[in-house]
Amino acid sequence: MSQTNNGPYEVRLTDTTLRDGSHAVQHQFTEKQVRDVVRALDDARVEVIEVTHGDGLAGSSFNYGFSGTPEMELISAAVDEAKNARIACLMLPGVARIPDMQEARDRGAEIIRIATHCTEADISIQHFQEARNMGFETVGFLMLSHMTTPDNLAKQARIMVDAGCQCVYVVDSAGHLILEDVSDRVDALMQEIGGEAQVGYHGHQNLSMGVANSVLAIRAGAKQIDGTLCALGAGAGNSPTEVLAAVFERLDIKADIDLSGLLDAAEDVVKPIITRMPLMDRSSIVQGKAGVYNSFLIHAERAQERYGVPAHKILEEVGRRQLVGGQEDMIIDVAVALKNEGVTL
Ligand SMILES: C[C@H](O)CC(=O)C(=O)O
Ligand SMILES: [Mn+2]
Repeated sequence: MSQTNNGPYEVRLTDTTLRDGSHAVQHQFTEKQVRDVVRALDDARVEVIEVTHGDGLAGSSFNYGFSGTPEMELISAAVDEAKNARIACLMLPGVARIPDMQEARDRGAEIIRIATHCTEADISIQHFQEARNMGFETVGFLMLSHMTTPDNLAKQARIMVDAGCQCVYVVDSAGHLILEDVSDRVDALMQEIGGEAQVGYHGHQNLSMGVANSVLAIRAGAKQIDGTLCALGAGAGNSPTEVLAAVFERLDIKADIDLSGLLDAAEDVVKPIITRMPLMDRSSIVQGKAGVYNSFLIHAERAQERYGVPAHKILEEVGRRQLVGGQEDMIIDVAVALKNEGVTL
């Protein structure tokens, strides 16, 4: 049962348009787009801006999709453009290596967010230790947090904090969590690590819950919240930063951001560069319902084109098989199996 703090609430917003949003533009952000978005977010007083390939440092690959511009160049451009905001990078141990973190640090990134599957925090231990030695502020990302219980999630958070992590996020990678699912998880983490580290929440919009879930996370004690402009992000997209800011103002949640600057950033800077608006459509709602990793959407759509099997059917089966991030190649396997069973468009 979740404990509700009485406030006043104060949070730090991290905008990940230039990282999670990278999924939605198939990792094709240009340096100019990165500079324009960073300038707009910085002017709106967003404190932290994440810039990396959608799957984190070194994600540019055959498996995840190649970047249009090398991410290290984008990180340098972001650092150069930001006057007050600090630049964060995401990394998944096994996809990126410690030298990749060092290069991001050398280029001026100040925050590293280290992501593992929700039951595999132990693979991040050396990365947190090294990150602290490099002078990074550290954040842990427990992805697909719905796939384990609040108590187990808290134990995983403990592993990260003991290794040097300063804030652990409940990451709703499938947009599957609803209301108390979030506050119960944040609450369990608060009880386990609350005295030593912060708790954060990263929401997706598959079931249209990103913003409401963020508010419940804050009421349960979360101090760091993620969003993206225009909800640009994997699958149905993320909690929209500009909506979070408006709701925070209504609820007196202090985030020290300029709402009208964010509205301009979303409308005038990000909207024009979106090639595909994230939607709560059949496939992404199926993902939210079945608890499927949002980054799988584009892979399932490609498999639809190649094998003539509907993407939402592929995603349903992926959910049944409980596939997790890193198993993108299994989507092909699922598509072929469904085709052999006669499932077609
Ligand atoms: C690498 C993932 O896309 C991280 C993330 O944003 C999520 O799991 O959600
Ligand atoms: Mn995400």
